[in-house]
Amino acid sequence: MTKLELLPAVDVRDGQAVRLVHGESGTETSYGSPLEAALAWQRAGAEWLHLVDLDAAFGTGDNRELIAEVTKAMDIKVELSGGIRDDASLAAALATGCTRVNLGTAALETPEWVAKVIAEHGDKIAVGLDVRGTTLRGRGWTRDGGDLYETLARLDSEGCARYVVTDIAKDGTLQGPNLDLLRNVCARTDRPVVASGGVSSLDDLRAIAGLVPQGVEGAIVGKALYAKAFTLEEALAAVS
Ligand SMILES: O=C(O)c1ccccc1N[C@@H]1O[C@H](COP(=O)(O)O)[C@@H](O)[C@H]1O
Repeated sequence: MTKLELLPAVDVRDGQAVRLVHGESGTETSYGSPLEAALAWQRAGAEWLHLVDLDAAFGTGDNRELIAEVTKAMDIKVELSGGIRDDASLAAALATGCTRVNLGTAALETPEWVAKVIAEHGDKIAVGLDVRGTTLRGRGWTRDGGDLYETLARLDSEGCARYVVTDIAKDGTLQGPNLDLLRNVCARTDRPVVASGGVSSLDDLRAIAGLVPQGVEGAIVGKALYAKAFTLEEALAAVS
């Protein structure tokens, strides 16, 4: 059986690796140097890094140079997120050598542009479906952006290669993933899904791995690793 990919997360705010609760600005816990965190996940055996520019996502500036430095230092695949909303920010993101980018707000606010870049860049583009219930949220998860399943159908029809599905209510809470949401999304698309939000234990990862046959390809792990609920080595062994 295909194994679940694990994507340890490094979210960057004001030059520091941080974790948020429910993605809310002001709830940051700081974990120091983003480069050191990323190198630690790479040394532990990660095949992917999920790297987020939170300032760009919130519209409070950006960490573009640092994000490029971290991406270039990696020998592993990198998924870049946060503030990629137009030609300039997409070009800067792709120029880092990342494996793919993850678009959030743009998919809600500038759908024509997103359709264009999906057509141009294929599987280098993923779309982040960040939801409260079944309502999408953009602009640092502060604004409603439409219905999850209507947007999913539109993006599918435009050829979107992959979705990163985040339950905002679970994100950063260590309360376990929303397996029903993942099942429901997988039932409505044949594209691979990366699960995000709530992972708290190796059993959570095993539960997500149980959805690989339905279309879940990977899981982003953040707070649980930083809080040392388990090690990345243990997580990789649990899903291999
Ligand atoms: O990852 C987070 O904790 C997070 C919190 C608040 C906003 C965004 C967050 N993360 C990533 O940013 C993209 C969205 O960025 P944008 O809307 O394209 O600028 C989202 O998909 C998450 O991957």
